[in-house]
Amino acid sequence: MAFLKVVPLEKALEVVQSFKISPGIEEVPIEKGLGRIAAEDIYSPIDVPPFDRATVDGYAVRAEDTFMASEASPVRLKVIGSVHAGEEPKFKLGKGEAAYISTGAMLPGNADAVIQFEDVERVNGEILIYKPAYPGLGVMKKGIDIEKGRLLVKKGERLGFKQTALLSAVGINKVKVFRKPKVAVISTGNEIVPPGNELKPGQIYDINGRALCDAINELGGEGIFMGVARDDKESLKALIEKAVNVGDVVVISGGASGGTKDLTASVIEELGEVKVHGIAIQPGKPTIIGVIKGKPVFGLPGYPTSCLTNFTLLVVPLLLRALGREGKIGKKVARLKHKVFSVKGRRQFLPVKLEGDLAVPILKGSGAVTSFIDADGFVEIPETVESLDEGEEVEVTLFKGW
Ligand SMILES: Nc1nc2c(c(=O)[nH]1)N[C@H]1C(S)=C(S)[C@@H](COP(=O)(O)OP(=O)(O)OC[C@H]3O[C@@H](n4cnc5c(N)ncnc54)[C@H](O)[C@@H]3O)O[C@H]1N2
Ligand code: MOO
Repeated sequence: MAFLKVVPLEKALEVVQSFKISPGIEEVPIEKGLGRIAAEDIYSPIDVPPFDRATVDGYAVRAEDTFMASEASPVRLKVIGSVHAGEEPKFKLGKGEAAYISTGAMLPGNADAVIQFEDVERVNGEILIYKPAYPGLGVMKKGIDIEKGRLLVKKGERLGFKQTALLSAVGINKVKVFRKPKVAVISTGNEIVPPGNELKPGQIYDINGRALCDAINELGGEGIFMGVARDDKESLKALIEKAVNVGDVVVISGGASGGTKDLTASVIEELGEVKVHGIAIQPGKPTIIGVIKGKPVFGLPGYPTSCLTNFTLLVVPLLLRALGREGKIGKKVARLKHKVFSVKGRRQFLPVKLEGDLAVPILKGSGAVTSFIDADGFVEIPETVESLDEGEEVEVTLFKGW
């Protein structure tokens, strides 16, 4: 392994592409389905509504019986029964007949319209109709909402409340979903303290641990926080070994560079193999991609924005693939609010905030977590470009849309 032998991003992505993780499929009850990723196309097994039903409280009629109705000469129909919601009508309408019907009830045979009760006059066992009805009036036709065979959820689609509502509408209460890829997350550094503890001089709170776990959870995986490793080989080695047993993938933040306390690469090499150490991008140059016991291991830089940007570039595509999801990456064309400079020889991912059609560069640096949090996306500046001018048209890759 060569420490910090920088490779182009494409080479790093090739290595990621060569990883195979397939967590498999499981069936879960629908109440456990929210946020999960569908493992198959789901089609409607029934029509919704499953029968022609009344959309108003009133009278079911044969529309043709009412065609001659007028204010001056109302049509008279005999009320032969009633149907309430949940009942199956046991009769059919004959010529000149009507039936009382409730909203949501099934139309009796031969009925093709429902006139709301406000529009008729009931006189003993009959109704008087003053205006013609037309077929379909006051009726929700069988299958008009969802027809049998309609594709409800696509394989790879995330189940939100709209999807679970659709599945409920057609009576589905179990769903096949991809198992969550387990990602074991480690933070490193003597200065890193879990939130909730008091900070001593020189210490900072762990941002990456929570951020990575929840980014993984949001994607549909399972982020498992393993803890903070101290800057000593034994502590890091023990935690990485544990992480490899727990996760399908391991993500470590910090200690990725080549400093005396930056141990991640040498520990990965001891336990397995480092495939990449150093990518020609900014931020995120000191990034490691390795394999231990056949499992992908990522060593991301400690700087939160570098860490999260490289997570987006390298780990997200792997997890999306494991979940059978297509990465729908949104793009937007904008104009740069002001001139920016870039590092020659490194492809820069410049975080920007969108203000209408303007892309406002965020220049706090990759050590600031808010460079990532405040950004709507990034502008990719090629290795050969040293600056972009104010007003220049740029393509912004949006962070949302995973
Ligand atoms: N001589 C060089 N020094 C550095 C270089 C270099 O090329 N030569 N690269 C710089 C760049 S760029 C980056 S990015 C960082 C990344 O280095 P490491 O991955 O080794 O990260 P650390 O040194 O462990 O930490 C960097 C920074 O981030 C803070 N940090 C670490 N973990 C967390 C966490 N979980 N939550 C919040 N903040 C965290 C840490 O305290 C440091 O301030 O190296 C530069 N140096
Ligand atoms: O590579 Mo560092 O990640 O430039 O900020």
